[in-house]
Amino acid sequence: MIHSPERTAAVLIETLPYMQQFAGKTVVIKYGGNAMINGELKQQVIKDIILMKCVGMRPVVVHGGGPEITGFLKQLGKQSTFVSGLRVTDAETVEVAEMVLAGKINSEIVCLLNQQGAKAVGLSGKDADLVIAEKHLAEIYENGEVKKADIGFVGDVVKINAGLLHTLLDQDYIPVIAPIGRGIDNATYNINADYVAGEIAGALEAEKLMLLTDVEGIYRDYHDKSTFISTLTFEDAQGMIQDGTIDGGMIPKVEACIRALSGGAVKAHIIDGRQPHSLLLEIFTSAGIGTEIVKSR
Ligand SMILES: Nc1ncnc2c1ncn2[C@@H]1O[C@H](COP(=O)(O)OP(=O)(O)O)[C@@H](O)[C@H]1O
Ligand SMILES: CC(=O)N[C@@H](CCC(=O)OP(=O)(O)O)C(=O)O
Repeated sequence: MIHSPERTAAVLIETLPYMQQFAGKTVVIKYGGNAMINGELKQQVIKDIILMKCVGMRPVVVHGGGPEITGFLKQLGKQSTFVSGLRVTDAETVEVAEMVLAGKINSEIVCLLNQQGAKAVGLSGKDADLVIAEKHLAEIYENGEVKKADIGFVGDVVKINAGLLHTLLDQDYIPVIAPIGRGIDNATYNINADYVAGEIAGALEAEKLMLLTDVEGIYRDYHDKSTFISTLTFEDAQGMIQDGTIDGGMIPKVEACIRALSGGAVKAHIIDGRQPHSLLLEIFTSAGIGTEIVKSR
């Protein structure tokens, strides 16, 4: 796209207040979904992160990789099962998850960022005890009642080593984090990447948590796109999880936003990773995009 010089200057000036507002601020990005699979979108997300860094922001990247784990498990003849958006994870599955997330995807993202001139550092939650975990018991809502279920080596975050991330950010590195944690029982835990991003955003008191996904945001009725919600309170979100309006992979996202804000993050957004440069649009425009989760109205 070629603009006149005047238009180019006007666009740059429009972004000035946002650059001033966000300079020096920490932004946690959960990178996953289509934006990680589609080559063109991938390059755009990488460029957006580099741009954020270049204008003085402190980006932290937490990545997913659910579809790739499912693909590897399939090659091994294993079907994947999810409960409330979380993968049922037996001993073999947690090994595959660690291999795919920490071994493959993490180094790919680090490499793409570094090719574009960043200083990205790949970490799993095991590095310097970045993410300490404990066994998660899944919550299943049935007829207004909550039931707990053991789904294997699935972790909840107990503690984040925020000091390590501050050290890296202070030295201009971009931390890129795979959602694998060391358990307090020393087992390896597979943790949903949204939860890791939410806890990290809270621990760092980030200015923003941005969760990229494959939908525009949250709908009151998922089958009716006119029911899109641009702002959702904790209370409404919890009600919508309990009555099943928010389901599957959207549950960890909403809960991650709630944890981030409860922990000290300033803002939390679920945004459409299919939209080119969605990260920049969220940060550098007044309207923003996607669904923002807020404590109260
Ligand atoms: N109320 C809702 N609004 C929007 N999406 C919803 C809702 N309830 C469930 N979903 C589902 O959640 C999905 C997002 O979760 P997921 O596929 O795990 O995301 P990702 O792979 O991007 O991490 C959507 O594609 C949609 O199918
Ligand atoms: C416990 C659990 O569900 N862990 C996730 C970790 C990866 C992830 O979160 O990837 P996405 O963000 O692409 O879904 C999984 O095994 O798929």
